[in-house]
Amino acid sequence: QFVSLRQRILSAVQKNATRGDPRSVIRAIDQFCSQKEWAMNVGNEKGCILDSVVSEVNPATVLELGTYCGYSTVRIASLLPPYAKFITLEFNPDFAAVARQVIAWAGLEDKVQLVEGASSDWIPKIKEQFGIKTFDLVFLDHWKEHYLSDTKLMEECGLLRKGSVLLADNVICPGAPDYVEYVRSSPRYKSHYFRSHLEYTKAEENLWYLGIIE
Ligand SMILES: Oc1cc(-c2ccc(F)cc2)cc2cncnc12
Ligand SMILES: [Mg+2]
Repeated sequence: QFVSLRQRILSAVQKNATRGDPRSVIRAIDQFCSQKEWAMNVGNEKGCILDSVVSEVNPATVLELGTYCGYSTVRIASLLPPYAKFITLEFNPDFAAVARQVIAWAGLEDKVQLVEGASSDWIPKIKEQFGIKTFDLVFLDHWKEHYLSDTKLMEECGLLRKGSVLLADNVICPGAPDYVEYVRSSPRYKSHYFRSHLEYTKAEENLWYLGIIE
C-alpha cells in the first residue's frame, strides 16, 4: 500500500544508519534525499552552517520551530552540552511520529523534548511548562508565514534576551520577506545572512542570522 515520503526517510535511516550514531543518521537522510527523493530537511550544506552556529553559541537552551523528520533536531542535539535543554515544536502529528523514531535511532531522545502542536499555542506556555527563562538559540524552520508573528510572540513572552541568537531557514525559498524586513529595520537586532543553497539543489538560499542586541 502507499508508503509516505516520511516513512521512506525513516526506513532509509533504519536500514542504513547505525543505532546511537547521529552522524550516520544525518548521512543516511542526506544520501536518500540527494539520490532518491527530495525532502525539506535543512540538508548538509546549510546543516554545516547550522552546526557552526550551534557550536559557537554553545547554548544551554534551544528552541526549534519545525521538526519535520528530525534531521536538524539530530544535528543540533548531537552538539549540545549535557546540561542543555532543547525543545522542538512540530504541528504535524505524522511528522512528529517519524521524528521521534529518527531521534531515538540517533540515541538522542534524552537530549530533546519534541512537543506536538502549534507554535503560537505553545510559545506562551514554555516558561511554566519547561522551566525555561530565555532561549540562547532559536532555529526557525517552520511555516514562513509564522516567522514574524512567532518572533514577536517570543519577544512578548520574554523568551528572548540580549545575546539570544535566532537562525532562520528559507528566507529566500519559500521566503519570509515580512520577517526579513522587520528584523532588518529594528534597532534591537544585528542581522546578517549566510549564502547557501536550497537543500539538495543548486537554487540560491540564505540562512538568516539574527543577534539580539538590546
Ligand atoms: O527548507 C524548506 C524548503 C521548502 C521548500 C518547499 C518547496 C520548494 F519548491 C522549495 C522549498 C519548504 C519548507 C517548509 N518548512 C521548512 N523548511 C522548508
Ligand atoms: Mg527549511
